[in-house]
Amino acid sequence: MSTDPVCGMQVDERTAAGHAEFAGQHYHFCSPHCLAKFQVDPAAYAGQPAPAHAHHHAHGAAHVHTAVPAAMPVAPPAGKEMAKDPICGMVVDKATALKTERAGRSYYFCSVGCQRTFEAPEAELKSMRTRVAIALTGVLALAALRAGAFLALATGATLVTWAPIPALPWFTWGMWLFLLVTPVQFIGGWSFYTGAWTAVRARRINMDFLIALGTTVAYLYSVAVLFFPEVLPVKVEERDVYFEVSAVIIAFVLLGRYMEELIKKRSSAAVRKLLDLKPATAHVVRDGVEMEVPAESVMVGETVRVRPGEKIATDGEVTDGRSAVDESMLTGESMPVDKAPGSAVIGGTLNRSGAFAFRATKVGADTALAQIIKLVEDAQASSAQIQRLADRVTGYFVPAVVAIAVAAFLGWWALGNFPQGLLAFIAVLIIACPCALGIATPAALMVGVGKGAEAGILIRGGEVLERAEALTTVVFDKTGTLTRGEPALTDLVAFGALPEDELLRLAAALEAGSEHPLGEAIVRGARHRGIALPAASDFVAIPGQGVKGEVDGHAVLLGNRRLLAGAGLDTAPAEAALARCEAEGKTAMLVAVDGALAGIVAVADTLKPEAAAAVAALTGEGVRVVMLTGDNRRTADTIARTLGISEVIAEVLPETKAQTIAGLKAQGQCVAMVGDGVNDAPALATADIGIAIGSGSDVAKETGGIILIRDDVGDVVTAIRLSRATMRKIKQNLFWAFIYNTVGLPVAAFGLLNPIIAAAAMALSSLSVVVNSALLKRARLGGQS
Ligand SMILES: Nc1ncnc2c1ncn2[C@@H]1O[C@H](COP(=O)(O)OP(=O)(O)OP(=O)(O)O)[C@@H](O)[C@H]1O
Ligand SMILES: [Cu+]
Repeated sequence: MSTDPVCGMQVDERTAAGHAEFAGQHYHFCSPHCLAKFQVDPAAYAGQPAPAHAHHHAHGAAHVHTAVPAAMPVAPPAGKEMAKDPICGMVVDKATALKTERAGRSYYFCSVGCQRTFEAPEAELKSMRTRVAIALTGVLALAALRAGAFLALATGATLVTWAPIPALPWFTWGMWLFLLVTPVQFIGGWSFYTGAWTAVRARRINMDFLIALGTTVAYLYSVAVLFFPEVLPVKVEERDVYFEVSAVIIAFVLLGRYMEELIKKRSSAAVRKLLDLKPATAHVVRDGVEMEVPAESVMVGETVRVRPGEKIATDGEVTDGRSAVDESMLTGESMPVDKAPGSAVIGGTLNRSGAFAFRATKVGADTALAQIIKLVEDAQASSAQIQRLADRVTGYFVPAVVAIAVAAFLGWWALGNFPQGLLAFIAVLIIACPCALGIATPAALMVGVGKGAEAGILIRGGEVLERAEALTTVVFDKTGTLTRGEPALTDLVAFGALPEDELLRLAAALEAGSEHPLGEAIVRGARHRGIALPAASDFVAIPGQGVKGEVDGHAVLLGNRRLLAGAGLDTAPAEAALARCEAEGKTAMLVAVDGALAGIVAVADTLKPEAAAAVAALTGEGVRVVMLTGDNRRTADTIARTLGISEVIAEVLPETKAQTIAGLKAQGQCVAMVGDGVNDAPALATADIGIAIGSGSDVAKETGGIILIRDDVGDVVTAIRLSRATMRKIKQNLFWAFIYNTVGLPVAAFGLLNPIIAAAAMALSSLSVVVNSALLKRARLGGQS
């Protein structure tokens, strides 16, 4: 055996994951991670600075021969890379932490316990159950014994008056207790000792330490009373044993943890459910032959066949066949979605009735499912500012508690009451244990974020929640967010000599090169009327204004007033027609041909059916709703009125949308911006909360703090309500976690709190935190269609 120089673990030279040579010394590593860290800076880990004879080796660098495959990515150099333990939420150093690979992602753990819980939650739960059972049996037997003992004592006392029986030394009351409690202390309490040891080694004091210290003191004192009472500074008549104190405390805490675990297991279901969505196998067509392969081995570009009732292996695009796919597991959308050639399919969703083939476009960690899992996990592991504050308080709190405990003990002893001091010492340690504080935020986040994920609402973590709580204004982008973003041609008005059809032909030919929804609408409109489109040249798109170019030798200009005014054209003759269209909520665009105003083309977009209800719900929550658009004021006002929005910011250029948001923020508003992320990404990023809507399978690209997978405005309301509800839970949890400690601590210090009650209070505080969080699952948020 030799020692891994990075993490200090014992490794077998033959089975080590990597080897390196540095300064003539051989080193062996527990993991590729440790090896990689070593390679970056061998001298730092080799114990002493590189010895003088290191120059034998080229430039003193490490010679490395490694068992790691060459393709294995090497951990980035320098700086500690930290990760969060997904089970307990502790921050661990990636290089030294225990690690498990699952679904192409690495997970890091603080302890074997957490790792086991992650890998096999049921097994860990079972071992916990056994430990609780042992501890509880002890406690129950103890209670029975006490009752029995009193009874026996009473009987004995009566008997003694007639015929005294000499008491057997091995069957004193204390001895019985000793025999019963010892297994509780060391078997039931084993996890506290190991936990305390880990914490002490890391120079921290945690709850395991407090419990281990408290119960051990009670136990050892009792042992001393029982076996060598003469060493104790206690009067003979005060020599009581406190075995049951330690046994009951351990039993309570274990019971509390067991129930916590039970509830947590059910709550962390969101991520497990997502992981379970990954199908095992896929039918891939390779070299013209269909074969069944593990789903992970599908490569980008390969064709995959999907049968009815089968899960879709990875993200892709349908090439052949038709079907309806159930995407509810990812989007929360209960209706199956129709798929035809060209449609995108998402890995992990369920094919219903038809059969089809698709071409894989994304695999492994790039897939929507993998991204969603990552987002949900990161969010659940993130901690809000408020929890960081609580953590900092705990950092001072725990050492202070130990000091108070010692002071209480010394105080009572000085007053001549040693046993009372002992009980106060134990009670203070136990009541002050901050276990509930540590889980206050993670427990609520786990439930809140998980609940969101099930409805297709991805929240990027604690900070987003905090801001959602302070939210005052929600800004909606108009096109594609409040409207469907698929406008249709409605009006054609010709002013000059050109007939309407010719006007449309020129306009559409020009727009054929545009990707703007308005342009697409005009092209669709022309195709619909069977107009053949000539090719355009010199096409230029002017963002927020329109397009220009040359068609059939004519210079064509198409766009809003600003565009034509910029070209020195008078738009006054068109004003009446424009105003009429705009009053109807249509977007009217001016067409100029060869430098003369030729006519107008108007399109109208349909409103999303749920938009008005969503606006009403937000207004009802006391949130200011603003519509932001590049469209002209009159059109925007008409649409806003239909939706019940009173505030409109219109005629904004795409590049100034972000500035507009910044302006609102400068007014002291906490702003959420809702957009489809197409031309409003900078605005989404500028807002306090960016809400990207309708992301479907493109979760990866999104910059939003909240990502809505479905294209449903109602989800905006749900997301905000969920964020606020989660934040409320976090605050309530912190209250529940703190109240027992704050109230109990002084009482305990003055020796007025029985350590057993302290233990019960602590178990209760953790439990109330977990149960309170779990209740969030049932919260009704409405706004969901
Ligand atoms: N390709 C185009 N063809 C014709 N007009 C255009 C084109 N692009 C922009 N315009 C004109 O510029 C205006 C502003 O366009 P912009 O893309 O900024 O916003 P929008 O798509 O109308 O709305 P929103 O800001 O809600 O997304 C449009 O209303 C239109 O009058
Ligand atoms: Cu605790």
